[in-house]
Amino acid sequence: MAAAYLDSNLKHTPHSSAKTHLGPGMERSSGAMERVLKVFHYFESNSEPDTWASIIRHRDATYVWERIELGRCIGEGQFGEVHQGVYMNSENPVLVVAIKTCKNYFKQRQREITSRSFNNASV
Ligand SMILES: Nc1ncnc2c1ncn2[C@@H]1O[C@H](COP(=O)(O)OP(=O)(O)OP(=O)(O)O)[C@@H](O)[C@H]1O
Repeated sequence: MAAAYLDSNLKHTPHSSAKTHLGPGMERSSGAMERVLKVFHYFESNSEPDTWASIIRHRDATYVWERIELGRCIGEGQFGEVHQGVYMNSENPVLVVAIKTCKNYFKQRQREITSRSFNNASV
């Protein structure tokens, strides 16, 4: 996929007052949201070469972040899973989107937890 949108280095903290509209198969847990990397328009097929890389753009990434609900896994790419989901905004309350997530999220978390336990044990 072409350009990155949600930078994994940015701190995307779900807003505590964000409304939750969970539908079937949707989740809004901090763990799920942390591994979102990019948000795309959802397409049934990639009939055009760049179709799947059509990115949801907004001037403030956090604004987008707070309005995403992660749904079922619809595919897997080189770097991570792709989930279907919804993006809610004032113009189009329920826009179906494709959400690219980081494959190594759980491995990274496991490494962090393991090294934290190790450091604590050696104090
Ligand atoms: N915008 C989208 N709409 C619908 N399905 C998508 C979309 N983007 C990806 N998918 C699904 O996810 C799968 C993996 O897509 P992805 O683009 O991540 O794979 P990739 O070509 O290996 O890309 P990359 O090398 O960036 O990981 C696709 O085969 C498709 O089934």
